[in-house]
Amino acid sequence: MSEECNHECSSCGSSCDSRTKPESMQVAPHMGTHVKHVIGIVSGKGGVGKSLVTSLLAVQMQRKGYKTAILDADITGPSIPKIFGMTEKATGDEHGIFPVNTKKGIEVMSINLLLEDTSSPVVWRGPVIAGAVKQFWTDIVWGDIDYMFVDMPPGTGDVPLTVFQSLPVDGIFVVTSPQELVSMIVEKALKMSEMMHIPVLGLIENMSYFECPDCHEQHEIFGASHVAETAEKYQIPHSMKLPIDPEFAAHCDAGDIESFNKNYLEETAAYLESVF
Ligand SMILES: Nc1ncnc2c1ncn2[C@@H]1O[C@H](COP(=O)(O)OP(=O)(O)OP(=O)(O)O)[C@@H](O)[C@H]1O
Repeated sequence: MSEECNHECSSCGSSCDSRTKPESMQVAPHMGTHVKHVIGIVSGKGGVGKSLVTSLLAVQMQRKGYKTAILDADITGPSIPKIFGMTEKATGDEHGIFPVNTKKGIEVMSINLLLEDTSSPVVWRGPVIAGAVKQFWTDIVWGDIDYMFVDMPPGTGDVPLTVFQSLPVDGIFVVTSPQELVSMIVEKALKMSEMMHIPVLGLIENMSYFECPDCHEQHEIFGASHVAETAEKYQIPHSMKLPIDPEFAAHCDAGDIESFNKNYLEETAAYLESVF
């Protein structure tokens, strides 16, 4: 940037630092909120296990002693309250709305903690949904949080864009399935984060293999894993493979993911701790 810069960009070079830096559209959180790190969990398409990974990461960091929260930004398909077995509704006072605690004390906000009838679909247009997610940041009294995990809706639509622009996202984890990794969908998600200047912290391949409970041989049910080569191609510093484990589904259905005691994401949690 030249010393004579008058911030009138039309008269200057396109490579100017000031001109190329995106203008911040971040919004301030509620005055009762102090979050140290915001981590997004994204996927190219639905049903690959994004909410499960969000929950496992939050549980793992909570076990390490950090104050952890989940902002469920998946307004039309909110699964976090169910995975944690939460039935209590959120309450508020004149200062704002309070998140609801899971059994082990992870703070959660989700549309399903606000709606009376959780079986009715949320039939809202994109900007209204994105506005609600923004309010989960501006109107919720989160308190002091070390790690906030944002469970994004799948794809690269309105909500991920709003979260990337409005919240101080430190980085994202991309959740994929072995089939999805060979497609261009995941590349779209990776390129979106690049465009938004948000670092991809890790790539998590879910349903990567099934380990036979008898002989312990690992079978790649959905095809060969491509997670390591994709991570290398995009210079993503961390990658991880999660197996198909029927206990996941059982714990999610029973709403007690916090008592699931296989620490598959221990390495990912240690990596996250080392980055921030
Ligand atoms: N590795 C796995 N092994 C067994 N079951 C799994 C595994 N991963 C996810 N599931 C099950 O698949 C279902 C979908 O998972 P989840 O809700 O996390 O997906 P999602 O990507 O968040 O979906 P959506 O995009 O619809 O929100 C859940 O019932 C979950 O228990």
